[in-house]
Amino acid sequence: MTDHHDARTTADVPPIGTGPGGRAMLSGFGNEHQSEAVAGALPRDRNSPQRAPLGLYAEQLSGSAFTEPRARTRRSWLYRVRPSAVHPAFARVDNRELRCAPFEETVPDPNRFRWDPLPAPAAGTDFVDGLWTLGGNGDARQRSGMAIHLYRADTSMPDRVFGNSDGELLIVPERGVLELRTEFGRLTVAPGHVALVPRGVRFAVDIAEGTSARGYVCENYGAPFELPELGPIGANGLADARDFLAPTADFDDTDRPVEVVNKFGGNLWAATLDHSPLDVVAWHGNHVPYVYDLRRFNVIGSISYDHPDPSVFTVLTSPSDTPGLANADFVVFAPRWLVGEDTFRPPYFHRNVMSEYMGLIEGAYDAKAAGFLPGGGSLHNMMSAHGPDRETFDRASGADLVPQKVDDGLAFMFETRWPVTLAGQARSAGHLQQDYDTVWDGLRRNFRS
Ligand SMILES: O=C(O)Cc1cc(O)ccc1O
Ligand SMILES: [Fe+2]
Repeated sequence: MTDHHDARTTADVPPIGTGPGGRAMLSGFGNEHQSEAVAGALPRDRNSPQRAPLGLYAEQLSGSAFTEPRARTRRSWLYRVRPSAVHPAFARVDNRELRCAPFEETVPDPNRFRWDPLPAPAAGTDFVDGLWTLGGNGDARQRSGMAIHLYRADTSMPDRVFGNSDGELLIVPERGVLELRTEFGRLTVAPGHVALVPRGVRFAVDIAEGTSARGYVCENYGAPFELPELGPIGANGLADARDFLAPTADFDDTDRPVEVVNKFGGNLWAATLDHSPLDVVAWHGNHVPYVYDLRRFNVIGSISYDHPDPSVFTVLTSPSDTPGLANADFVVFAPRWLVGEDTFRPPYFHRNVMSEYMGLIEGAYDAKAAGFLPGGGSLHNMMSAHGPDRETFDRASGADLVPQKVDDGLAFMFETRWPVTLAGQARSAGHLQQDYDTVWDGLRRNFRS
């Protein structure tokens, strides 16, 4: 018999307060975090001393209106080498393949769509240049709705930083590790992890030499993502606040020309500084970036019969003014056990008032036998009929209902309250599958009266 007290050793347990790569990180979604890269750089007793420590400039970054309810108030105080106000005029630069709401290049389309992965990037493509918009809804200028982007990149951003005034960015890598250098410090984001960069926070993305990165981005124009209510689930479960890790302060103090690219009202604008804007020596607040390991998600499911709606898989939600009606939800289909008795276990056939974009980080998805590839995606718009493909239906209808571990994939969904309208390039893309409807062919009549 194994002595359970000896079954786990502490040899490989990372120290508390460390994240990927052993770097010091700060734990807890929505917390009031604080960090200083140089001892004494963070004022201890006020935000705006007459002279900030070490000759730094104090600057507030507000992510909510000053007077929103306390639970929704978001702001951080940054202590930096130069204030962000020191910049020349921004000028328009090419939007390339980035598009923004309102989406008017195509009309909303009730068809089901599925795309193969994006083609490889042209050599020299960085994260910003490699953004490719699939579609979205709402209006960035009204701070509502969302956009779905993909990215592919093979080049770092040593002298270029990006900031998005239009919304926060949820970055979902599928291939390649991203090193995010942000105003708040560094985040390592590997496939299977996600990064959340709040509205307005500036960051650069580095990619290991000789590698190529690929993934998905949900741009949320609406209320910032928050953890969902747990209702009768109780005080624990789904994503735990403590598993969200914010960076510790880490600054770039080398004076050199650095281009700041700012997405504003759907367009890219740029200005070149004579220094890096990633020069924050200390900070405190709750408007901060995070990284989260999707495999930390505590999956809730049925232990009797039937298949719960996938809202139980919600990692983060951007609420709207109507309770329970999300501007956008981020949902993960993580490894889990299926034990339902007399139950069709894969996702059921359905039509949904919410619109569903799905992506695949790894492996396969249990509703699709073939054709839904890592790096690819599918869109099932408002009320579009979808569900298991024929092969999955046949297999699951005849399966022996023994307890089954679903652990051969990691899929996710961006779900949103409004139909997703495609960007023109997504409708005409060479990697758009032309035969997606046929996956449901052959679901023949079985009715016998
Ligand atoms: O369409 C999908 O595959 C996502 C999904 C999964 C599920 O288990 C139930 C409903 C649903 O939309
Ligand atoms: Fe669905």
